[in-house]
Amino acid sequence: MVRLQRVVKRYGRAAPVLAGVDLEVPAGVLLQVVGGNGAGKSTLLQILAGVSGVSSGEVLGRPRICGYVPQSGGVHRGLSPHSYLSQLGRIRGLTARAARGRAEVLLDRLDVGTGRDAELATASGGTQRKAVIAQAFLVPAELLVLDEPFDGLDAVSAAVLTRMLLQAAADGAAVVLTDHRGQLPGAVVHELVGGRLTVGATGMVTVLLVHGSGMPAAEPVWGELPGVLTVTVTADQVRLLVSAAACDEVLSTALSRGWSIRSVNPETYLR
Ligand SMILES: Nc1ncnc2c1ncn2[C@@H]1O[C@H](COP(=O)(O)OP(=O)(O)OP(=O)(O)O)[C@@H](O)[C@H]1O
Repeated sequence: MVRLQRVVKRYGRAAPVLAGVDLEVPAGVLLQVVGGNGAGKSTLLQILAGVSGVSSGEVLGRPRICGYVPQSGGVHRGLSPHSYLSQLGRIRGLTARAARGRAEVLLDRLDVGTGRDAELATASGGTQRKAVIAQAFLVPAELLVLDEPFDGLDAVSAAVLTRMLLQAAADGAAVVLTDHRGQLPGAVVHELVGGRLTVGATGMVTVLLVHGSGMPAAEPVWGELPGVLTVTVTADQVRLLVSAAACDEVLSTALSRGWSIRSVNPETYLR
């Protein structure tokens, strides 16, 4: 688990961009940081990834292997996607053969076809972006930090990347990302406001519903209710992960169908 304690970051004499951030990102969690332009999201991610230092406070538990996708740049323009990934794979400790193989797998997965042997300088923006994304997945990382990774990706590649992120979290990685398109399915959302992290209106809550005194009148298709992200049904109870903004509506639907509310808990990894 990577942890930030009272992290302050200031650039020069300006007011701090991060003004005392406390955050825990446990293994297996997909955490999305949101906030307006200039709120400090990239700064926070750079600190988590270890490419920027703190002005004060502490970063604890950063694992040895961290995959990082910066908001922009990051490619060696003189290399092809394949040689760029093969060389970074070697730096990550893979044998030459394993690095080449891993590069092939990632380029296939992200659908980098004919351009994989041409210089990145001449590649499309989307292909350059895919190369930078792929390098973060060369070896299994305990921490993945991705700053607007979906920028420049077509819809199909964006769906592939979403699956890769969910799989990485399911495999036990702590995943932190920004995505200005909106909330990523399954992500826990925290908002940077005034240099501090809050669980905003975009946060998630877990709702536990049980059968009321009689049998519920009807079982809605829970997954189709607006704002419901995950549904777990057991013998006589239902657990829903719901966006906070949609929580009232989901609860009112459940009550009107004869369900009883056992608990409603914010999903938060803030301290
Ligand atoms: N290297 C730097 N030197 C000086 N100021 C910086 C530096 N990096 C960021 N800043 C300033 O810190 C503030 C936060 O920037 P940051 O890029 O972290 O925000 P952001 O939330 O990622 O913004 P955006 O959504 O526009 O990408 C901005 O005012 C920015 O100008």
